[in-house]
Amino acid sequence: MALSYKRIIIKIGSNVLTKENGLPDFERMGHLVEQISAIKKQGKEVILVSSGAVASGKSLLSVSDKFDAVATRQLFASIGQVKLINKYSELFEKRDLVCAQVLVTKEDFRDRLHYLNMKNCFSILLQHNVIPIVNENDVISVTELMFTDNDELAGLIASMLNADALIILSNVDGIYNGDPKDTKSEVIREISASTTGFSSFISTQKSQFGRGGMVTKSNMAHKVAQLGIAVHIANGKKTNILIDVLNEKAINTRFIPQKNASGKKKWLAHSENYAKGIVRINEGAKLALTSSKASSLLPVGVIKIDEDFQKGDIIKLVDEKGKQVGLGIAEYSSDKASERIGQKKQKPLVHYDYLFLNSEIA
Ligand SMILES: Nc1ncnc2c1ncn2[C@@H]1O[C@H](COP(=O)(O)OP(=O)(O)O)[C@@H](O)[C@H]1O
Ligand SMILES: N[C@@H](CCC(=O)OP(=O)(O)O)C(=O)O
Repeated sequence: MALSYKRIIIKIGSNVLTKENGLPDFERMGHLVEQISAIKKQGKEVILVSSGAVASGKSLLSVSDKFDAVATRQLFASIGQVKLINKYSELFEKRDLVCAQVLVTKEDFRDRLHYLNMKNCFSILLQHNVIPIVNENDVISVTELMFTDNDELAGLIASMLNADALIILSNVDGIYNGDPKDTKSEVIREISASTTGFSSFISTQKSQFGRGGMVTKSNMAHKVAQLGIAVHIANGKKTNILIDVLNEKAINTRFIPQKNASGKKKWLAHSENYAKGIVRINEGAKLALTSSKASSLLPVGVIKIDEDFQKGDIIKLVDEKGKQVGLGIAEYSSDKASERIGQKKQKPLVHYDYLFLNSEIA
């Protein structure tokens, strides 16, 4: 039976678009574009997250290894992205489809204004039937500013756009219950919130051109599925893979989606690394926040400000023992919050709509 997803994020990994000799595989790209065009014609919305800039760049220039590795990667990515997007544009144009280039950095997910600007841009592109093609802005994102890999980026885009599904194309059929090269290993077909132990099968081994490996893929997939989005990990090197996944005819690993969370909460769920302040709350506040009744965090439940923040910053809420309870957006600065600690009848420090609790994904 065909899966009834309306909005789909498709992530194409570096190795899917790269031949063994390191050159870009434009034939594979053409076949994927053909399938995406067919999916579009079914009235679905498709957003592509495509790697391949660095690999494309390497095919254009040979650079002596006396140059700095980080700068060389910037060089390859900047020339390669032009080639990559031009090729996509040419291939989609042949099928009467228009695509757009969207280059992002981690910072764009950290700042609520950048985040909303980006979201609005996706919205107008989708309303005009354009296929957004997203990649990390590798020219700016270097070293610690980088996403772990494009799987992390694809997970963030899927949550931001409230997608129904995220399909991750790699060079394996899915997550195996052992070494993927061992013929006795099999693909785990379904992973639900209650499936445990699957991470023990995953080694840190990566494909020739991969960055994060299966570990980031599965961590991200688990989190995204818990936010209500189905995630499939499938083999992008196989003929007709996208169509077959959607028709439930392909071997792949599917992370079953759980309950749904609101857009703001989805954004917050991915924001742990972007938190600026830390607020310690008492047992009563913890109980109120984690109870079934929607509650905002009031200053009366705050014990201490561990790290300062400004209005609008993401703050980490921790319990008396320092264990994280959740993440929220500060309604006012730490200076004001300090003055109100323990006081009754004060404005909430974090409104319920801007609060994401760890227990929501436990
Ligand atoms: N249990 C496992 N099942 C499948 N693949 C695994 C597993 N453990 C490690 N891997 C490795 O993860 C690789 C895919 O991740 P990665 O190299 O990041 O690819 P991509 O470039 O597509 O993001 C596979 O090629 C495989 O070597
Ligand atoms: N942004 C980079 C790819 C980064 C990356 O993480 O790739 P992948 O291993 O496919 O998730 C590029 O376009 O070359």
